[in-house]
Amino acid sequence: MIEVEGLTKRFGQKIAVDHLTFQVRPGVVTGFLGPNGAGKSTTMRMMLDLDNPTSGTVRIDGKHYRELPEPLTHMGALLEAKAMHGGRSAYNNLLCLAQSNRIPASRISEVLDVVGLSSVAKRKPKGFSMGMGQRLGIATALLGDPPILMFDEPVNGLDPEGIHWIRNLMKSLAREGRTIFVSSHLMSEMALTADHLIVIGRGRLLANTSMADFIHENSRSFTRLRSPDRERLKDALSEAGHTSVEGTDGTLEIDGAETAELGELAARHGIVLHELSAQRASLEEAFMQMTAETVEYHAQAAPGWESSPAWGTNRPGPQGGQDTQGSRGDQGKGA
Ligand SMILES: Nc1ncnc2c1ncn2[C@@H]1O[C@H](COP(=O)(O)OP(=O)(O)OP(=O)(O)O)[C@@H](O)[C@H]1O
Repeated sequence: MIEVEGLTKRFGQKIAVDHLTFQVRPGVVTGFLGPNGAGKSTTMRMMLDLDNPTSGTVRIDGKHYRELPEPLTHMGALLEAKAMHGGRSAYNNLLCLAQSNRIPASRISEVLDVVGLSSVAKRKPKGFSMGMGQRLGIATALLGDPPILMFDEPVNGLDPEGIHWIRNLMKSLAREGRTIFVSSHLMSEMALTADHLIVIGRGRLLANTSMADFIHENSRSFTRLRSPDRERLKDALSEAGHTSVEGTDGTLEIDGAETAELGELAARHGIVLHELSAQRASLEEAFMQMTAETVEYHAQAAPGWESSPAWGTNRPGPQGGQDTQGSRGDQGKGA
């Protein structure tokens, strides 16, 4: 378990991390989200004792990182900035770390196998592609077979197969009872991977909740109905006490009703439906809704472009209805 208590970091006048308190528990993947500059990397660096907190503490299974005798066997980490020796082979990079952490050398070929780099073990990382470098970083994190793993933007530079692989790796590591803490800006990926979320904005804690509750509490879900007999459908809905809102393309949107109930209502009135679909908002929409006020760096919309409907309106955008964040039920947790 990782326990963060009152964690604060100032850089001069700038408060990068502001009295953060939360725990990262074993057995689940915990996602760490926040807009650019929210303080995620600084928090992760403090967890690894790479930055000193201005105040507050981080405990790794009850200890400060620097008190851990062989740290790689307690907590493995992939940080954005890689600390590999470019002139040494991948194998030798891992060997140095293994030796300083009393990890048997036999573990090196195991982790190179896991990340798919066995065939390039003798090559130097300076010639590696971004994805290969990322895989080597993941091998480093796994080297000590640690119960706690932290990944900062792990899918950076990975191709779709690599993204799928790291997603499943993190889930299976969590299923083994390990503590998995992962940051990513890719909301669709996070939605498929994380069970729990810690969300920060301007260094402060905004949410510490399950993925399902986060989406539910920060977005709108509704049912979309499309019918060639729209006016009659509207009347039937209104008679039954449902308020319909005009959607795009002549659809009707109804909040707060079960999809099945609305389908049965239409059937009772003999009204043909061309669409009856539950519209669930995506994690991305929920995230943008929650963090809108804490975003520091806004891009200007290009002329002629409309900003995303999620900004400020709290309703799913064109893709939201298709559950682009990946309905966790549909995609299958064990995928
Ligand atoms: N060494 C430093 N000196 C001064 N300011 C810093 C330093 N490191 C981070 N900051 C500032 O602290 C704030 C938090 O930065 P941090 O990199 O932790 O955010 P982040 O959430 O990881 O951002 P991103 O999503 O863009 O990676 C930012 O305003 C950043 O400019």
